[in-house]
Amino acid sequence: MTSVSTAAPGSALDGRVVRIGTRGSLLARTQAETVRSALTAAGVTTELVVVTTAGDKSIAPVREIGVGVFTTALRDALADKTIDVAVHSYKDLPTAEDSRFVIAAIPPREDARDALVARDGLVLGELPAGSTVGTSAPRRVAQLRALGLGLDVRPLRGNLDTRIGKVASGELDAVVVARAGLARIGRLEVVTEALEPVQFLPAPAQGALAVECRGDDDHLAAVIATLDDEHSRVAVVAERALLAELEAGCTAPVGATAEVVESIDEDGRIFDELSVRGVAAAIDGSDTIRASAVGKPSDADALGRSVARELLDLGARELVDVTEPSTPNVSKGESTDA
Ligand SMILES: NCc1[nH]cc(CCC(=O)O)c1CC(=O)O
Repeated sequence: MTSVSTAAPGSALDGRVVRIGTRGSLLARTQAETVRSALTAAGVTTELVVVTTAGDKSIAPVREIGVGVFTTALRDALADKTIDVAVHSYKDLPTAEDSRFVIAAIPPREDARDALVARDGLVLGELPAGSTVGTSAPRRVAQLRALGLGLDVRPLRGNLDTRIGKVASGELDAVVVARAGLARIGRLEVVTEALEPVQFLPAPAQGALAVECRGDDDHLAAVIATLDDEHSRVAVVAERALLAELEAGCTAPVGATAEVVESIDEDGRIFDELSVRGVAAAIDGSDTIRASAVGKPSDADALGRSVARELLDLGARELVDVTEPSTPNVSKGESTDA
């Protein structure tokens, strides 16, 4: 009988207990659990460690708390070795890279679209003028106003359950949240419309997770890398490059979505193409600038940047740089606790 090695990838970690850090919200813990089960399946022993971030402690607008409100405390815990892995919602990570860490995996992404959760099963086009729609993310505020439906956009923070609860309670007519978040916590039934990118673009990297570890933790990084999904990574790279080229953060009224799609050449051969779309919108809804491109998945970063440069050529700079601290309705930041 020949012996076949069945060693799981995680056996390289030799009995080490890997501590997975997560925020305490239901969504964050659910996301961390999916990473945990994947690592368990790879033969790794893990435990979850809940880390409280600035964004969890304060209900102040994200603009006031600052960049990295949901991620800095996790990164600090990673750096001081309280945890070994941090699971982030990718869109919450600042665009500046942190050389202490590596994003060892981007697991298969959820549907990136935003979702409308409205009273009485209504879709956007059915909401009468004057309807109240809760969201604080400038990107969502701007795109909602740009629809010209006369919606009354109201500031909104709190975890997903709290936010969708304001529709159930009748406090708001609707809210806009990430569909991925609802999918992960098993609440997709409340979605009344998935907002199509043709009229409403999601945040760059929305629906994707970043599984991060210390840059020198090679064995662990190699095991985590088995969770990586190539198409998800390529799309996220393009979207984040677009955002970086605009010198905008997760706080700017900028949306982007990228997707690997199958194409067919003249000889009938199927190949992968990367499609990238971006938008910059004025906070007051008076202007939206869109651009798009298709190219090779291997050029994801350059493609994202070229779409950003086209947006800039079309005048996106002044829309992206807008700060409007005098308007209580508007906060800089996705401003949405998960
Ligand atoms: N802190 C905001 C945040 N970060 C990640 C998600 C949802 C999940 C995702 O986009 O991956 C949300 C909530 C929302 O945008 O409604």
